[in-house]
Amino acid sequence: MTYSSTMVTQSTTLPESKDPAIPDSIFHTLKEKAIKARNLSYSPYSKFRVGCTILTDSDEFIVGANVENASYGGAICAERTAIVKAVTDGHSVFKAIAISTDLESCASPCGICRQVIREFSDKELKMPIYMFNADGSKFVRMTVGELLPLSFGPDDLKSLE
Ligand SMILES: O=c1ccn([C@H]2C[C@H](O)[C@@H](CO)O2)c(=O)[nH]1
Ligand SMILES: [Zn+2]
Repeated sequence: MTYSSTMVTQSTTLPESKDPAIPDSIFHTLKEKAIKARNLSYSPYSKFRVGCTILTDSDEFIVGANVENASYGGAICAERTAIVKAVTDGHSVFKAIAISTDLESCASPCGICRQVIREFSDKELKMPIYMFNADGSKFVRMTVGELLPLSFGPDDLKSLE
């Protein structure tokens, strides 16, 4: 089998199943809001729509989508759009993040987003990231620590103090 670059191969894809680690209703909302948020994408250049939902530590849902620019390097991913919205609304610890693209397979966050997600994760880096395909029939679940091993974080800056 040939894998496309956007397919995640290191983790189990669980078709049509829920995550026992979080309540069904929360899982469902994370998924549905990430799928719906793709409609908010401004992606005339890549035509690659991404939606994201963040579950904050106070159980609020905040959504985002990718926002591109004629100067291509100015593109902001869905994950960072949602994170910036959440943080500037006063939420800086997250419980879970979900993303969804138009692909049949599950795509994973880019390197920059992994680092930014890591900043607002729990100290143990156990926060789950759910990667849904287009219709939500498949997802991959990985923790921040799994997606970004040996990461650099806020505590590393403290070692010089
Ligand atoms: O995890 C990802 C990967 C890509 N993109 C966006 C950036 C750009 O707008 C488009 C193509 O890379 O998809 C995201 O929003 N999230
Ligand atoms: Zn990104």
